[in-house]
Amino acid sequence: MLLILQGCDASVLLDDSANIVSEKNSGPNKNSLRGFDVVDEIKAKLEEACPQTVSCADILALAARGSTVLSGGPNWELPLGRRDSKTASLSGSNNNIPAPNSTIQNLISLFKRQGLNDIDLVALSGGHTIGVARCVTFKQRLYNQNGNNQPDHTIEKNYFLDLKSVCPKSGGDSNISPLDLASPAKFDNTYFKLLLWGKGLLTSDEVLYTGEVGKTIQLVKRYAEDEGRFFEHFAKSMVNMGNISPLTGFNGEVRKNCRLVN
Ligand code: HEM
Ligand SMILES: [Ca+2]
Repeated sequence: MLLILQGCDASVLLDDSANIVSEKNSGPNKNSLRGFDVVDEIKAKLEEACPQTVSCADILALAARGSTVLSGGPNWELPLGRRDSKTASLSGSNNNIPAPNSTIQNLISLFKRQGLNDIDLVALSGGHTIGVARCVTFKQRLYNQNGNNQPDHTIEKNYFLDLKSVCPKSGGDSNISPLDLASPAKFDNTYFKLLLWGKGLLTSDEVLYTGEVGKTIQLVKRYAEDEGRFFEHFAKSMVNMGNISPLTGFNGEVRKNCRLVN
């Protein structure tokens, strides 16, 4: 997953170099982020057709929209013209990305810090309608949720047994499980239906429904029964997230290679 820290400026794409300490090696990102080769391929084609015009930050925003549409989700008008950062922040990447064992209060306050509200939080969490997570990101829930060697009691019983077989108490940290077990490759609202049944994979998923914040509970229910409303809010919230402090005008640059400052 990819949240924005300095702003929507593709800082995460920079590799280690003389002046850059790469965000790719932060706790939340290491062994997790993938697809950098796809960004390289897109960038190479763009540079060939039209040098130094489309930023890496815009490529990421366009790829997020394109992959949403291709997997069955909504389309939206996407403001472009972001520029790329000349810096990265390892400490920002370590401190500002919400952890998978976040409480509902953690999630609300981290999103708020970026100017995103409860609707953005719940709608954007619906991005977990696609893809997988590693055992290490949900193991705590299965064996020791609160430091008392007990599992998270909000996990549905059969789902709990399935997860334990994928994710043993010791080892298997990189075994993967779908975030939306019903349709991991289709952009739809089954993620929210599963939350109602105690079948959310991460603590940060399930607490949207069990976390005792009225607003997020209502939103989960609403999106579970009305896919159109989820699509509408997801589209709006993706624009909101993509507008977090972008670099524009003479700030930043358009990188030639997404891995390197020019
Ligand atoms: C609400 C806070 C969020 C938390 C705590 C969170 C956490 C996570 C974690 C732990 C993983 C698995 C990473 C791994 O095992 O290496 C993941 C995967 C993923 N996340 Fe998030 N995420 C959040 C928000 C988002 C948002 C806003 C989006 C997009 C709109 C998103 C989209 C995804 C996708 C698509 C995957 C699967 C990636 C893959 O299959 O490679 N997440 N997330
Ligand atoms: Ca799905």
